[in-house]
Amino acid sequence: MASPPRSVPNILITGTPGVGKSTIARLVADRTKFTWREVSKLAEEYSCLDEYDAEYQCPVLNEDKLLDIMEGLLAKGGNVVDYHGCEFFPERWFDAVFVVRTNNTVLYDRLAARGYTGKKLSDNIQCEIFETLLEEAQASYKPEIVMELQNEVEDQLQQNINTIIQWIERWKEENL
Ligand SMILES: Nc1ncnc2c1ncn2[C@@H]1O[C@H](COP(=O)(O)OP(=O)(O)O)[C@@H](O)[C@H]1O
Repeated sequence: MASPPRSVPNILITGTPGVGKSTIARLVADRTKFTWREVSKLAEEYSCLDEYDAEYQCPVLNEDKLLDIMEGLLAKGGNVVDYHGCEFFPERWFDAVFVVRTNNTVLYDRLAARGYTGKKLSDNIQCEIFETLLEEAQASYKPEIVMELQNEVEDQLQQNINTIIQWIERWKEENL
């Protein structure tokens, strides 16, 4: 197998909105000194949002522009990327893909607390029930780098952070 083009890994944390991606990514970044890249924030910061999608009540992402910007940001490794999608990123960018999962009841409460209602709320719950992001990750990356993290309660949050940090340490031992 060809050795990776970086001396520290890039990690993708994906999953349905509300499962805890940002919470996990922020805490992992704090403990590892990796850079937390919130893709939704990058899209805003670098003006990669086009016209508004009325049905989904959100702006449409200019993927090509965003990918061009992220290519440079991710080149040297050491990034924790957080986004509710994963198929449009080049496979070579990531050394591990963590798919965060949350049961429907807990997810419903989190999204309702965020102000989601109607179609937006039910579509996101369905997305989790149908394992859409898990399937997307499994279809887009090698199976051995795609890992699921269950994330409903505080204990699991700490466990998930430890799992990712241990994975990073192992990667460094195996690749340096
Ligand atoms: N393991 C957990 N236990 C309890 N609450 C959590 C846990 N993980 C995340 N949360 C809470 O769930 C909500 C959604 O988390 P967030 O990280 O914003 O999700 P996402 O980035 O996937 O949209 C936040 O209020 C966060 O504090």
